[in-house]
Amino acid sequence: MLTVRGLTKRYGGVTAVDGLTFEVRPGAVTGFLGPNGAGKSTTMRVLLGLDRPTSGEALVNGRRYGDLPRPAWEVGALLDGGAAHPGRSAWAHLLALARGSGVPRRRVAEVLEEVGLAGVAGRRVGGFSLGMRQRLGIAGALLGDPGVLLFDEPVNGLDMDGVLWVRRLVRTLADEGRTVFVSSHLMSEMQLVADRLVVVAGGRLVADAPLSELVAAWTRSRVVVRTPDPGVLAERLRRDGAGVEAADGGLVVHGTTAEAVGDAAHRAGVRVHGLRLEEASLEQAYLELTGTGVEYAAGRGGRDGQEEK
Ligand SMILES: Nc1ncnc2c1ncn2[C@@H]1O[C@H](COP(=O)(O)OP(=O)(O)OP(=O)(O)O)[C@@H](O)[C@H]1O
Repeated sequence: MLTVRGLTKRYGGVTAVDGLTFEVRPGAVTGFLGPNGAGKSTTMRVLLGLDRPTSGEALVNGRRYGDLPRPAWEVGALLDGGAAHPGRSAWAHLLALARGSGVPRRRVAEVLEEVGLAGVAGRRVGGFSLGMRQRLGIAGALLGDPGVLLFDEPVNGLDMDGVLWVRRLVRTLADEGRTVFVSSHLMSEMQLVADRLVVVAGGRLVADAPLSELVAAWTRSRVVVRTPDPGVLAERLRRDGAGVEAADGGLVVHGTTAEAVGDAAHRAGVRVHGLRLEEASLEQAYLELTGTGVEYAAGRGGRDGQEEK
């Protein structure tokens, strides 16, 4: 469980995180989505005790990281896949990590197996591909078999195999009942891995909801119908409560389905020459929302309003 409450972090004149409040619960993959510079890494660093909040708090299982009695057993993180010493073997790197955090030595072989690096355990990390380094970083996060996992942009720069592997891994970890918090700047990626999304822009909260709710709220679809009798059909559709605009050779209908438009045409005795559903992408809605994230938040009462959520 992660708890972020009224978190603000300033670096000199830069406000990286601005009054952020949200919770991340176990048993699900929670996506932490926002454009570059939105404050995702900063929030994760504060959660992991690597940075101090300017105000507010960020807790792991109800405590500040520094107050956790055995942090490696409670929380693991992938922040920078390339952080291992290039001259060390994967095995030596993980053994050093295990020693530093009091994790039993046998876990090294187990996590190497788990991330698929057992066969290259003796090779120097300097010769590893980005995907292998990312796996090694994840192995480090899993060493203490923690119930909470934070992954910062884990699929960045990976090839398709690596991406698929990370997607499966985060799902498995969540299915095991762990708290899994994964950041990304890509809505398309989050759509495939997350159950819930915490969306940030400019250091502020834009949305915090199940993915399905955001899809329903943000995906705007419209039906385009071609008909030689647009006037009659438009009247029928308006009576049914749909929004209708005239378009070249037909109508654009909002707030309904293609089936409903077809049925309405049938009831009105209108000939239909073409009928198609056009869906605005979720990605587009996300870009618009985060592009104006600050104004959106301010419009709902700003920081105070968010903290009450
Ligand atoms: N140590 C630092 N010193 C000064 N400014 C910083 C520092 N760390 C982050 N920032 C600034 O804080 C803001 C948020 O950065 P952060 O890295 O948290 O965003 P992010 O959402 O993780 O984006 P990215 O995916 O690009 O890392 C940015 O404007 C960044 O330049």
